[in-house]
Amino acid sequence: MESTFKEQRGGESVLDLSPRSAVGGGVEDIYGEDRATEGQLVTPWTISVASGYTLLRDPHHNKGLAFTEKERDAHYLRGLLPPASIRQELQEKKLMHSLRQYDVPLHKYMALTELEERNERLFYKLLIDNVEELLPIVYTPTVGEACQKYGSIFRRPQELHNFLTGLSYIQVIVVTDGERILGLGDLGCQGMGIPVGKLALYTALGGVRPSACLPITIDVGTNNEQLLKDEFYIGLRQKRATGKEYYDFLHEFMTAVKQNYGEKVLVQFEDFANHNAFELLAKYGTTHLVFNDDIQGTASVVLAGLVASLKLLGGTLGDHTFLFLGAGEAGTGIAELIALEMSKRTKVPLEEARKKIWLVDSKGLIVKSRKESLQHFKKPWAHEHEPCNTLLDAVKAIKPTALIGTSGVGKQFTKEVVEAVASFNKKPLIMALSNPTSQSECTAEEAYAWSEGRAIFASGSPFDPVQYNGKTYVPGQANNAYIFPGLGFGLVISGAIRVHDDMLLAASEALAGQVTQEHYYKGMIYPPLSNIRKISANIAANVAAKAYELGLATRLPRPSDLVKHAESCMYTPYYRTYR
Ligand SMILES: NC(=O)C1=CN([C@@H]2O[C@H](COP(=O)(O)OP(=O)(O)OC[C@H]3O[C@@H](n4cnc5c(N)ncnc54)[C@H](OP(=O)(O)O)[C@@H]3O)[C@@H](O)[C@H]2O)C=CC1
Ligand SMILES: CC(=O)C(=O)O
Ligand SMILES: [Mg+2]
Repeated sequence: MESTFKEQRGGESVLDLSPRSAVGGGVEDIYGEDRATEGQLVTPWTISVASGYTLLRDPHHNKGLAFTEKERDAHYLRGLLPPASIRQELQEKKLMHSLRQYDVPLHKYMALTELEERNERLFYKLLIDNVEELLPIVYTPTVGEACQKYGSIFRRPQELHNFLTGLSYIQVIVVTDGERILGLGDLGCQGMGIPVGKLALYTALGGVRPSACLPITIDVGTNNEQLLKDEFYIGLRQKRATGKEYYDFLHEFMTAVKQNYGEKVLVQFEDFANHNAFELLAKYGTTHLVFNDDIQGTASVVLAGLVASLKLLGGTLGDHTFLFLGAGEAGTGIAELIALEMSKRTKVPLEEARKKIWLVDSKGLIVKSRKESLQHFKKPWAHEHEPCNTLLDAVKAIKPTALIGTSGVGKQFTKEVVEAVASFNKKPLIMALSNPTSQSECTAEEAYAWSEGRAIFASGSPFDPVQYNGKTYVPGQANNAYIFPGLGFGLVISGAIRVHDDMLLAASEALAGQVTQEHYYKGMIYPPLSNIRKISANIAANVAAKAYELGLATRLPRPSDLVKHAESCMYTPYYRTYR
């Protein structure tokens, strides 16, 4: 049954009205929609949406038991709902209570997915209000297990809704080809859990409307034999397309993206294997608004943590020596941004700054004399040195002040390795960035115990606070989730047309700036995730400011107070009143 009804604005900007037939006194805004000017109430909109049974099945508009008596009358809901009418807060309380009854994280993931498919605003209300509790479910580590089992738990493609109805309103696409899903390898089409999870964070953490987000998996096959044999596998049963066939297809995709959504849609490349990731970023970085989260987002979040840690360690970035385990997207991406920041701050040439940074790959320390040819992204890191075959040998030879794990392989920071780093540093900085938890280079407990409580520790997947010798240590989560939602939102609100390295530095600076004395006192180098919306607004504002400064912004004129502007543009999950 179809009916016409009016939605009334609450205190929030009207962000997800799509029909152009809307009537009201709004002005054209950054979303290409009619929207009220700040603080002004306008005539409510009239939009056509389904009602009755169909309304209850529409996750964008369904409110479940929160429909008021008036709404039940106006929208043919009588007889379709039990009599009780409750507030969103009570729905949230009930759902959090039932979620907490599940012992298995994957069951929580499935319950949350079901909620998202049933009542989108309630899903985001839960996620925003309980971010520290629910992030490990919708994101790492549980999302990794969800991808591995996607074939068994897959129910329906919720993302199709945005594809079919939101065509011209898409602002952010997260795309993967599933070849390097976290540290879990090639999961083919089942990598879809990652774009879906990242976009949930774009909305909950960064404030991008859910209807403006589009997750995409480019299924070119998989080389994962186990999946190819799995009767529940949902993707194409073929080996990966490579070479010209692969690049032609990707080009077709990137061309179609621009044709359909314009040049201001952000395409975030996620979890591609490094033999494609660097090339795609370089190729489309000059023609599209693209961002590689694993190379660039990770770099920005780690640099923020390093800059913040200087408050605890003293000195400057240039006083440090960095050793990475893993020289792929994350490792070399971070290394390059550290070198860029060092060279900008101290005016030393980039090549000089790079000499403070060393990387170990699966063959040992990367050195000039290595016989085998190096992939292009490793070449800047091949310094003069004797070969070292193991991480422990490299640690002893290089004597790093900071040890950073980006190998995708768990348990590589052994007791001997951590003890060695701790032996020549008063406060060793240890980052175990590989995801999910099973792939973490070491646990928080190990880092603190093996360094006798002296380590400053952060990890890609979350660890609980650790008690050691009567003291509580709070490990940080060095994950690009701190950066990409705010960075992407900054690009959206400024209408940026390209991503520039200076924007990564701007995002990093904004994040580091949110770490306060109170956090340092607890040994933290990242602010708590419970503040993430405020953090994201600050990141978005700094990134947008950089976009305006570089002449890459198209939303003119530039708002004077960008933090306020970012906050006022953020999606909020409160129900609207329908009348
Ligand atoms: N915390 C965060 O925000 C992020 C975390 N990550 C995590 O980082 C990990 C790596 O991702 P990414 O850089 O994209 O992956 P890549 O595949 O691009 O790089 C992996 C690197 O690790 C090296 N490596 C693999 N095994 C070993 C080993 N046993 N000893 C030493 N080096 C080894 C590889 O060596 P070789 O080159 O010789 O093959 C390669 O250089 C993943 O687990 C991912 O989840 C990624 C992005 C963000
Ligand atoms: C966090 C992330 O992007 C990764 O592990 O790939
Ligand atoms: Mg990733």
